[in-house]
Amino acid sequence: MANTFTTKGLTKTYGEGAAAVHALRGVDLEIPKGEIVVLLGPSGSGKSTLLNIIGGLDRATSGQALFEDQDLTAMSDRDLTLYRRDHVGFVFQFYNLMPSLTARENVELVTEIADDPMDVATALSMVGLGDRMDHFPAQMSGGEQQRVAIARAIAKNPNVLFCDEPTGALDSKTGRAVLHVLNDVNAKLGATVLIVTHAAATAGMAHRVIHFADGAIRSVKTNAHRLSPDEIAW
Ligand SMILES: Nc1ncnc2c1ncn2[C@@H]1O[C@H](COP(=O)(O)OP(=O)(O)OP(=O)(O)O)[C@@H](O)[C@H]1O
Repeated sequence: MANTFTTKGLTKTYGEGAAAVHALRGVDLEIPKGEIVVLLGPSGSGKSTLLNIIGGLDRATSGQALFEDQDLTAMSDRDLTLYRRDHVGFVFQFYNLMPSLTARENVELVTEIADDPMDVATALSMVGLGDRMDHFPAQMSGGEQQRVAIARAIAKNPNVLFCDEPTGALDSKTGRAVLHVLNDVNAKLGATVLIVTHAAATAGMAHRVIHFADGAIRSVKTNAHRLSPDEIAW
């Protein structure tokens, strides 16, 4: 099957000389289309740096990062912006919703500029919030706010969903509900889902688990049997 992402010898160095930080030290990676991939590793091992580069938010120092057959490392800034706008959804730990807008309006921020968006009501129904569309973020729980953030990310029909600690601020019950939604998005929309997390047990629901250490991949494992979010220890 085709890969959503392929990287070859990807490096990222911040700063220069004695102060240089080698955040990525030559990463060769394949992320097949339609998989849920969980990226684990200690703080500072380079996970967010990798996510930022393949998400089109930052540039590599050397090496190649392909999205399908397009070379992100060779793209102009404008093409990277179009790549993010048309293909990529982001979900962060702290939701980043606009507090003065309702759930519906938060999702509309994306559907108004996307190329081929979903209906707003469809996106919010997919995350189980079809009946809360006119609520403001302050009227919703953390898990509900995260589900609005996921609805916003999927409403553009992205090829790939990047999730940086998506359950980091949630208790086990709401965290599991959010993982169910990510499972659904993967199964129903076919989107490749990349989750960066310190919650190692989340790896149980992945098709593929990548362990990062010191700016490089230490291991890649595929799960013969994937767990349901309900079976994950918290
Ligand atoms: N903008 C920056 N300028 C300088 N150094 C940076 C910058 N961003 C990250 N780094 C450094 O690069 C290394 C990798 O950081 P990165 O954020 O990718 O790690 P991480 O695995 O995502 O960590 P965490 O799990 O804590 O989020 C760290 O040593 C970090 O201090």
